Amino acid sequence: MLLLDILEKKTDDGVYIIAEIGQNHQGCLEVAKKMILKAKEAGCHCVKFQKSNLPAKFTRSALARDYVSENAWGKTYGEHKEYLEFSKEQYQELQAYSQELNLDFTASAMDELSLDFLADLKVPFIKIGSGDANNFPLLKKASGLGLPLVISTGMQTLQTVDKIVSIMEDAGKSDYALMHCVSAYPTPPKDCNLRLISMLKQRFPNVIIGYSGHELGVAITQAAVLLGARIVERHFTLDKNQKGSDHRCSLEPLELKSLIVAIESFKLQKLPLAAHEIIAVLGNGQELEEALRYTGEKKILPCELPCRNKLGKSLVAARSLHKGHKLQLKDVAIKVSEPNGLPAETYFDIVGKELTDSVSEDEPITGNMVKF
Ligand SMILES: CC(=O)N[C@H](C=O)[C@@H](O)[C@H](O)[C@H](O)COP(=O)(O)O
Ligand SMILES: C=C(OP(=O)(O)O)C(=O)O
Repeated sequence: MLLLDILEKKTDDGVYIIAEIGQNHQGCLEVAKKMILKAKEAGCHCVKFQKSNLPAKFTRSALARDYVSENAWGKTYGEHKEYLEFSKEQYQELQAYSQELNLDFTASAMDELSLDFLADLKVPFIKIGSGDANNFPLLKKASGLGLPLVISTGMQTLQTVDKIVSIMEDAGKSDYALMHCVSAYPTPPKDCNLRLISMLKQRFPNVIIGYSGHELGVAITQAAVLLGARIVERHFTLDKNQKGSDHRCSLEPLELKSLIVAIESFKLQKLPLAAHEIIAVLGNGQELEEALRYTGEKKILPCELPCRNKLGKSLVAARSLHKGHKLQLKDVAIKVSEPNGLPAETYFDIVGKELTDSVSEDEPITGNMVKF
C-alpha cells in the first residue's frame, strides 16, 4: 500500500501501518535488521527510525546533563543518545534491506539537519514527531521539501495544531497527515482521548488523520481505526522486557500481527463508527470505554508534562545576546534545552521584544528574560 494513495485520497480503503522501531534497536544494526524483518512478517507497510543531529537538536547543557536512569546507555544524556544514533552508512544499509523486503523505510527528522539527511536519502515521506509539532521553522522547511509529511500532535494545544495546518496551507501542501497522539509512555486509557480523532477529522476535513499510540495493548488502536484513523503508528519491539524507555509501551511481533489482522477485517467503507458501536464491535472493556470517553478540547495533558519537559523544544539563543537587545528571528534557535526556555510555539511572538537580561549562545531564552 502506498501512503501517497491515502494522502491524495485515491483510495478510501486500507490503513497504512508504521512499525516505529525508534530507538528499540538498542544501538545495534543487526537487531535493527531483525526488527525490520519481523515488522515485514507482521504485515506492516513501513519501518520508522528516529534521526537526530545531536548538537542541532539539543543544547550543550542538555547533552551534558547526567542521565541517571535504568534505561541509560551512557553517563550523560548526550552519550546515551549518541549510542542510539545510526550513521549515514548504517541508514543506507537499513534502507537497502527494507527495500529488498518491499517495505517503506523512513525516520522522524528531529532537527533541520536531519530533515536534509532524510531528504538526501530519498525516503518516501518524513515523520515529524510530537516534540517538533510546535517547531514552526522546522515545519516550514519540511513543507518545502516536496516530500509527504506525517505530523504527530502529542503534548500540543489546539492552537498549535491550527498553526501546523496553516503552515501547510501557506505552502500549498496537501500531501500530509496529522496524527492524534498523547505523549505519555505508556498512556493511561483515560488519557488516550480517542474522540479527538473525530474532532480533527471534522476540523480539518481535507486532511488525513492517523493515530500514533503509546498505550498498552491493541484494543485502543483498533478503536482509533474504527473512529476513522487511516494511518497507525505503534512502537515495535522484539521483547518488551528489554532495557530502554519505549519497550514497555511497544508491541511485540505477534501482538502487532494481531492488530494488523484485526484492522484488515474492518469494513473501512462503513466507518467511522460511533463510540457505542465501537464498544459493541470490540467488546465492553473499561479501558476502551475510558479511551473513548469524550474529554473535550485538545490540550496539553498532565500525563504529557514529563515528556514535554524532557523532550519538548524551547527557544534558545542562536548567538550571545545582550540585555536590552530587541529579538529578531535570526537570534533564536529551537532546541531541547535543560532547563527549558520559552516553549517553541512562542517563536513568532518574541519578534521585537526586548531582553531584560543577557543570554549566552545555546542557552535557553526564558519567560522572565523577555519584556512582553
Ligand atoms: C517525544 C519523543 O521524541 N518521543 C519518541 C517517540 O515516541 C520516543 O521514542 C523518545 O525518543 C524516547 O522515549 C526517549 O527516551 P530516552 O529519553 O530514554 O532516550
Ligand atoms: C516522537 C515521535 O512520534 P510520536 O510523537 O508520534 O510519538 C517520532 O516519530 O519520533
